[in-house]
Amino acid sequence: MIRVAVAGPRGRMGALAVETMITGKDFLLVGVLDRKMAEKADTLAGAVPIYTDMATLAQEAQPDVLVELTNHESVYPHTRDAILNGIRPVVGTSGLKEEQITRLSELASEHKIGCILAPNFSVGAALLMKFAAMAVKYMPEAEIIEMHHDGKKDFPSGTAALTARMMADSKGTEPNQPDGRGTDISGVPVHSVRLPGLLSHQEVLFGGDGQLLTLRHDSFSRQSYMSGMTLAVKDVMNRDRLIDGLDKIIG
Ligand SMILES: NC(=O)C1=CN([C@@H]2O[C@H](COP(=O)(O)OP(=O)(O)OC[C@H]3O[C@@H](n4cnc5c(N)ncnc54)[C@H](O)[C@@H]3O)[C@@H](O)[C@H]2O)C=CC1
Ligand SMILES: O=C(O)C1=N[C@H](C(=O)O)C[C@H](O)C1
Repeated sequence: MIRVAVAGPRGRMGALAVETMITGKDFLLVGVLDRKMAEKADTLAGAVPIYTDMATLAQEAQPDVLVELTNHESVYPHTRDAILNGIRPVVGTSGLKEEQITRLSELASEHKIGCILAPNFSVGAALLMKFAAMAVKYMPEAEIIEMHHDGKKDFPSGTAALTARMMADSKGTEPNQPDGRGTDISGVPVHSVRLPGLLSHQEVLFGGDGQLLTLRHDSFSRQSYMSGMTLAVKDVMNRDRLIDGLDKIIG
C-alpha cells in the first residue's frame, strides 16, 4: 500500500483525488493538507486526518506521496516543502514557472527523491503533446488554443505551457515577438479561452502551404484524469529525480 496525502482536498480535483485514493486498492489515504481545520459538519473530518502544515503532516501521517491539487500560488511552496520533508510530490496543479521547475528539479536530485509534474493527467493530452512535438519538426508554424471552464483561475493552462515547451525542445527554440494576440511560450503562441460550458480542451494548429493540421484533445469529465494520477502515484515511488510530464512515464 502506498501512503498518500492530498493537498487541496475541497477543490474540484482534490475531492475526486480523495475519493480515488480511498477506493483504490493500492493506496492508503493517510491525511489531507488543507487551508483550515475541519468544521463540525465536515465530511472529510471523520474519514481522514486534516493537516494545515507540511511538517506535521510528514511527521504524523508519514505519507510516501503528496498529490498536489491547489493553485498556482500554493503549488511551489507545497512541492518544495514535500521534497524537504521526504515526501514524493505528484503535482497536478498548473502554473509553476520555469525557474520554479528548475529549482524543484535541483532539489529532487539533491535529495534523491521522485517528483512528477503532470499539469494534465489524461493519457489523451499526454499523447497530444508527443504528437505535437513530432509534427512541429515538419510543420514549424504552429499555435495553441487552450479552452477551459470559466472557473479556471490561471492562464495559459499548464497543459498548453508544457505542450509549447515540448514543441520548442523538438524544433529548437526560436523565440517570437509576442504580438498581442496571445502569450508566447518558448516561441509558440498560446491563446486562452474561458467560457461556461467548457471543461478542458486544447487544439494545436500547424499551418503550411495550402494546408492545416489540427491536433485536438477534449476532457469531458474530470474522471479522465484519474487513471493517469494513479499511474503517477505508483511511478513516483521508483524515481529519484523530477519528471516533467506524464508523457515521460506512459512509455
Ligand atoms: N493535472 C491535471 O490533470 C489537472 C490539473 N488541474 C489543476 O489542478 C488545480 C486545481 O484545480 P481545481 O480543483 O479545478 O481548482 P479548485 O479551485 O476547485 O480547487 C483548489 C483547492 O485548493 C485549495 N487550496 C488553495 N491553496 C491551498 C493551500 N495552501 N492549502 C490547501 N488547500 C489549498 C482551495 O481552497 C481549493 O479548494 C489547478 O491548478 C488546475 O489547473 C485541474 C484539472 C486537471
Ligand atoms: O483547471 C483545469 O480545469 C485544468 N487545468 C490543467 C491545466 O492547466 O492544463 C489541466 C486541464 O487542462 C484542466
